[in-house]
Amino acid sequence: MTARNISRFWEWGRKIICVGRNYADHAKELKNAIPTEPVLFLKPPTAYVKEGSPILVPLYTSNLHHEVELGVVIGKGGTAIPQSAAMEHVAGYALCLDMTARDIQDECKSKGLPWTMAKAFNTSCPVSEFIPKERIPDPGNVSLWLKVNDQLRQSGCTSQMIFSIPYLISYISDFITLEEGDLILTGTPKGVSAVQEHDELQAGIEDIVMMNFRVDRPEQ
Ligand SMILES: O=C([O-])CC(=O)C(=O)O
Ligand SMILES: [Mg+2]
Repeated sequence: MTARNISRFWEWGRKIICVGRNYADHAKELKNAIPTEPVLFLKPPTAYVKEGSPILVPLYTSNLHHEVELGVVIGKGGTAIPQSAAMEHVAGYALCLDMTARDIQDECKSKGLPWTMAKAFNTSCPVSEFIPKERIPDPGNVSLWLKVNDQLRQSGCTSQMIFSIPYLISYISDFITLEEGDLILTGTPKGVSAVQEHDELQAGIEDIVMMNFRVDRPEQ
């Protein structure tokens, strides 16, 4: 058997842990309170989609939103990782979209139900190529952007995060053991908006990485 390569982490079947409301400007645009502790939810590894394949709009939503986010790829697992050692557990990064069925999420929120149908469906986690750790020396200060059909919709900087990457790694690992190949989505800045079938999404991290996805409807 050939050794697994972390640069293809999305094939490993590991978990995707997502942080919500980690940017005050996005919490505000959805009229959510600024959190005092990280808001967490999960996506299954079946949510991954890579460039070349489309983002599929679930048939049950009429308001699918993009959320551009910095993803942190875990290289060394651990439980109860102290903040001071957190970055030693990072193998690299990926640019990610946390695709969200906003109408379903709103319904779940109002009923006090979990967000699974809104966040964890097939193709809800488009990811870029793997970015080795050395290429982003300061992950707490990089700019992310997203365009829909060439129009800029999101533009933010990871310096605006409420909870830092070391804090998140430490916080999460206190109760969910992190494993090599896990991905942490660190939350989205403001500017989320709806996408439609045939839209072209383009997103990037400065001049470090860029990715393109088309939106489509699943075959019925
Ligand atoms: O759906 C939301 O607003 C929460 C979330 O994922 C984020 O802030 O990135
Ligand atoms: Mg998100």
